[in-house]
Amino acid sequence: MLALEPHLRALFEPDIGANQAMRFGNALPSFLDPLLGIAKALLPSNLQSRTPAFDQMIANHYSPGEGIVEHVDLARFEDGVVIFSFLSPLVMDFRYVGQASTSDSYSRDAFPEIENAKHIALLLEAGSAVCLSGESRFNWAHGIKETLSDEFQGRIITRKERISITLRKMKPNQSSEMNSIGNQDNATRQ
Ligand SMILES: O=C(O)CCC(=O)C(=O)O
Ligand SMILES: [Fe+2]
Repeated sequence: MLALEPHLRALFEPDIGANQAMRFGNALPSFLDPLLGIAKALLPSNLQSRTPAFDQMIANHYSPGEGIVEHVDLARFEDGVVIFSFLSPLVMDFRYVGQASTSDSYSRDAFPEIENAKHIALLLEAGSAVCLSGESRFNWAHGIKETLSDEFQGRIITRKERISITLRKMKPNQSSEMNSIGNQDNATRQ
């Protein structure tokens, strides 16, 4: 982590709201190489042989109190999404949405039944990686509440700064997003 941290920090300018960075294809920075190896090993066996294993990175910076709206990752991404967490822990919420996610939707409004759905809270520790595949990729939404502290199994966990790196693979013929923004982009998370 010590070796990674400066590379991770260089992706963002949180003071001016630049809390998200994307890299595509052959622009994946070389500091990701160790993470790519770990991520590949986490893929289920039916996805192990794909090459490259991942061709898109999205990095997110969270200051205390920030989150990400519950969503299912866009259909343009293949199965097998790996999320690495750094700096500090927080809770990620998973909510069952069944088949509701087949559209290319990214918002809570797309899942009107979401409030009553099965819910699982997962503590994402700093230095951990989680692989979403199959049901967890397609039939469960994931998100992070906007709160200054999480309650997890009876413990209160105060939010600190967190950085995540998510690795995904684009479906074939889905390079239009990449073409429209080039092979890298820095932005404010929606
Ligand atoms: O930051 C995270 O842990 C999750 C990010 C995420 O779900 C996404 O960018 O689609
Ligand atoms: Fe996501």
